Amino acid sequence: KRIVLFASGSGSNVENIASYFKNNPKVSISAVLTNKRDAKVLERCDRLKINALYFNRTAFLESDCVLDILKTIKPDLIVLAGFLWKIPDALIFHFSDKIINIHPALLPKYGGKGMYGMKVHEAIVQNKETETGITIHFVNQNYDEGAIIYQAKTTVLPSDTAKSIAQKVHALEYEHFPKIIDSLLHG
Ligand SMILES: N[C@@H]1O[C@H](COP(=O)(O)O)[C@@H](O)[C@H]1O
Repeated sequence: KRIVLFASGSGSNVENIASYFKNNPKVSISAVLTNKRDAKVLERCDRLKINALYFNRTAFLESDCVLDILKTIKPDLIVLAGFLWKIPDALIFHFSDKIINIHPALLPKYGGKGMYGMKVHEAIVQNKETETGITIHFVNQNYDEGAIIYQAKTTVLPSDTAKSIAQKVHALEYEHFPKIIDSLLHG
């Protein structure tokens, strides 16, 4: 089974997923694709010897180059792990039900354009929410609106800050995301 990962930032989920499948000869990470030339995920891929590719907005939106790369790789699953750009319709149509995303909140709340990373956790604090969590969902044409595959929750205490919530949410991601990917790959 082949996985392709997309990431725009630090890539801690990419590294966590790579280490989960490291000793599994049946699952390989064919490539990590990023839209940020200086993304920390590239350093991780270098260290982990994972094939990584950078593409810019023109290549992503005005050419088929990313689609062609994916057509060549023929991934069984495309995993968005902290990827911030909207996926073009051509990719969604060509890889329907094979693209999943992780969102650091309990969708449908705190989702949508511009709702990512610390902004989500700051909103959770602002609204005095008592719980938050993660959502793993299929990707469709609308940000964070694809069918939900899995959710996990964590309690938010009055003493929690956006930073402490981010740590709790990352812990949920590292615990559950690889297992959900594994179950999707193996039906
Ligand atoms: N979509 C969100 O972006 C963050 C990426 O973190 P990292 O994997 O780059 O460390 C994660 O919290 C994920 O839920």
